[in-house]
Amino acid sequence: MLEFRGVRLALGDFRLSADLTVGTGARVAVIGPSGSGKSTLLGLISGFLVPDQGQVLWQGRDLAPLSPGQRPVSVLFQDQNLFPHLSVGQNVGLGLRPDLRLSPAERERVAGALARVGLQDMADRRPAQLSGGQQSRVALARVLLRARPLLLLDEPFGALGPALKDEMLDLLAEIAGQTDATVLMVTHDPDDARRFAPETIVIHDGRAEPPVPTGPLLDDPPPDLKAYLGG
Ligand SMILES: Nc1ncnc2c1ncn2[C@@H]1O[C@H](COP(=O)(O)OP(=O)(O)OP(=O)(O)O)[C@@H](O)[C@H]1O
Repeated sequence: MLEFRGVRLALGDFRLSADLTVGTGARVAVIGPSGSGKSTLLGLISGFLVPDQGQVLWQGRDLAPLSPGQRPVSVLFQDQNLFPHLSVGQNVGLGLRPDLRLSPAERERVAGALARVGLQDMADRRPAQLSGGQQSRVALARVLLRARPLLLLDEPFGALGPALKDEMLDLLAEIAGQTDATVLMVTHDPDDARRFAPETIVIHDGRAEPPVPTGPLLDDPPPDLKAYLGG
């Protein structure tokens, strides 16, 4: 279980508070207006932001003493965090060893992850030689290999067209299921939330609300959310 216990953070004039829990293995969308604090909430989990008060706990353990690299967390951003000068295989291999000194067994695992996302023939290409959808697959292969218990996504597929985005969300759901990951995904698109996330955290007025079932929330949104969704 992921728990925000009395978390308070101020960034300039901006304030965010969060008291909520997310069950292990849950898939949760994070939605709210621009500037409401969605990325901030993820930053508190990944450790790039530190709460002024309160604690973020994973499986009952306060994450505060752990640096971002030590946390049980993978993060995926819209730009897919691919290194342009490394090959596809090397980009995926970084998920196992940042120094890329991979053993033969680790190389096998990289090949297996690339095959899993349908890129077995592209290991030697550079990211720039791939389509947007293929680049997303490389990023997913790395996530698959890292197999960290918490997966945070910040509008990961925002640059893709609708059909490709749906395909990626389904692949992501499969991978999350396989690795038993707990997933939080920031999105501006309610259809993404419906497709991928049984539960949703709404952030508004400086507060991250506990997750609620996505379908009923979007079918009958509270006034703030309705205004934001344009309904
Ligand atoms: N270092 C900082 N100093 C002051 N204010 C900050 C800082 N970082 C972020 N903010 C403010 O915190 C608020 C929340 O930002 P955040 O990026 O979490 O919003 P968001 O909901 O992810 O927005 P978007 O949907 O536009 O990506 C914003 O109002 C932003 O301007």
